[in-house]
Amino acid sequence: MLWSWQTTHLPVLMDILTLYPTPALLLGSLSAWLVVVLAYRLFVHPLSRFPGPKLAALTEYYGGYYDLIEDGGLLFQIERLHVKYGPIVRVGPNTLHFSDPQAFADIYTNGTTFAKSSLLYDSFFHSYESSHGYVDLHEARVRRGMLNPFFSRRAILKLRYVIQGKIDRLITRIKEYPKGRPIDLSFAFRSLTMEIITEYCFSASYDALEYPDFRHPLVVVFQELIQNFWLSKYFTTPMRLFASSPTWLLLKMNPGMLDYINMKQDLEDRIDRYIKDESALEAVEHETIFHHLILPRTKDGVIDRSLRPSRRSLVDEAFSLLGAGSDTVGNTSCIATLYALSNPDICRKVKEELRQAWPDPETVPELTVLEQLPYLTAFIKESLRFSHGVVTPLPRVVGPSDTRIGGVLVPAGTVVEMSCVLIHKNPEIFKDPETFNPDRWLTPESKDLETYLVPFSRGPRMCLGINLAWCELYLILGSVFRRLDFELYDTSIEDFKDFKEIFVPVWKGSMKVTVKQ
Ligand code: HEM
Repeated sequence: MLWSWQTTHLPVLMDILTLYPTPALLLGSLSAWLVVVLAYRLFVHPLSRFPGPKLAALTEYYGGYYDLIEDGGLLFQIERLHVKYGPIVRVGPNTLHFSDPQAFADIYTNGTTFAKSSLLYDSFFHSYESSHGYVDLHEARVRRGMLNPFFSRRAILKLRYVIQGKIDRLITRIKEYPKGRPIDLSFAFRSLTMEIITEYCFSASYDALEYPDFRHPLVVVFQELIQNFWLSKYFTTPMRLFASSPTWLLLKMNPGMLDYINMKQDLEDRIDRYIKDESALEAVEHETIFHHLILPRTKDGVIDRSLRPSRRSLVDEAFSLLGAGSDTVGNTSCIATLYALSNPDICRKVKEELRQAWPDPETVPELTVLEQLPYLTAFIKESLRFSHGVVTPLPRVVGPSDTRIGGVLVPAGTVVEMSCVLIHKNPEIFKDPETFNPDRWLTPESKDLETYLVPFSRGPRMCLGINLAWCELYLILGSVFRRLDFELYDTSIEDFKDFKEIFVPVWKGSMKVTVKQ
């Protein structure tokens, strides 16, 4: 067989090489290199002993197929692979995905020295130099050190009036709605959370709550931009170039980008103003991230301008916070409202507890009072379990030395990951995981369950805004359920059974309600 190939094809190949030496040589070397790389990945690579589909071992584009062609379907394929191959699956040439809860702790919890992997985080080119974008642990730690005081409980208690002000505006707008007219809460809550972040972090408002039907172009465009996430992961450079196209071209392709471009310009102008004239910060209505980043302090509280991030990094940070803080809280608020309205018993318990603790709904709610309410707290926890936070497995690079993960020694340099969905929907941890049941958080054993509630991830790269997120959820859900009476409109739980995995869950349905007569 080999002989016949040599006699028939080899002379032809030699002719080609003689006639077109350079392209043919190039092609030949490229093919040889490719064969060597693929053979290495399959038979010699340190992960070759781990189970998984051969195609995944050969190329990253195995995942690319499910992310791009199956439209955010990789996570569901990974779930199927775990059923077939067990708790550890090789899902990429250098990537292992785990399903054992112990592995989650090993990968993410405190003490880990694992960096974020650029395989995923290069996709966030709008916020490379930010708390979320830094892959390097040290850079991230320095940035978190600067921002931590601004997201501490003390800071949030000081600025909670800013959050409540936006919630009050949402409620007023909803009360003005003509009776019987449906309200799309998927947009209303996202407009609210975007306004909260821009006001809280930058003391800026882009009037997201003022638009008809809450479809502010900024909120709409952010929803559209999320859809490009996988293109950004697999075609990072072209997408980056595309994103830096001239404004007129961006606007020609999507006129909705206008508000996004204006918002970016506004944030850049603010940053330039503060850099040029620090005293401009004194005129800002309340403390913002810029107070902490333009005038950074050492551990002893002394201002040290040498620690100030670059202009680019300041802009990146603003976009990182906007991206991290808006959709997540909006999504959890939607899921909470959907399940409460679908289950009269849950809705009644939430409302009754609120009524007793907060008799006059026209007064300002006390965060500390809401935080003490057991049922509301359990309701929020269950909503976080159902909305997941970030569903895409968050990749980390093992190092500096080989490390035991889920009981198995994994070589340094390997990318390891585990989606929180595999914990939140694990029937061995959460009985009847598909049932929305706040009561599971009210039993004597529920303290142990807390370990497995991981929507904010864990460890040194866990959510920086966790205190703000909890505060928002208490105030939003408390206010909505105390002051408004909704019923579902043309929406059911079925519409929220499936999501596309696009870093965050993007549900197939939208969440509509009407205000009860
Ligand atoms: C329900 C609400 C929220 C959920 C479920 C959530 C979840 C998460 C998760 C899972 C991560 C880790 C992402 C990763 O490793 O790539 C994260 C990181 C982060 N979150 Fe949140 N988040 C929420 C709200 C917020 C809010 C309100 C803010 C404030 C602006 C915020 C700011 C951040 C930042 C800055 C990071 C990056 C931290 C780092 O990499 O060191 N998040 N969040």
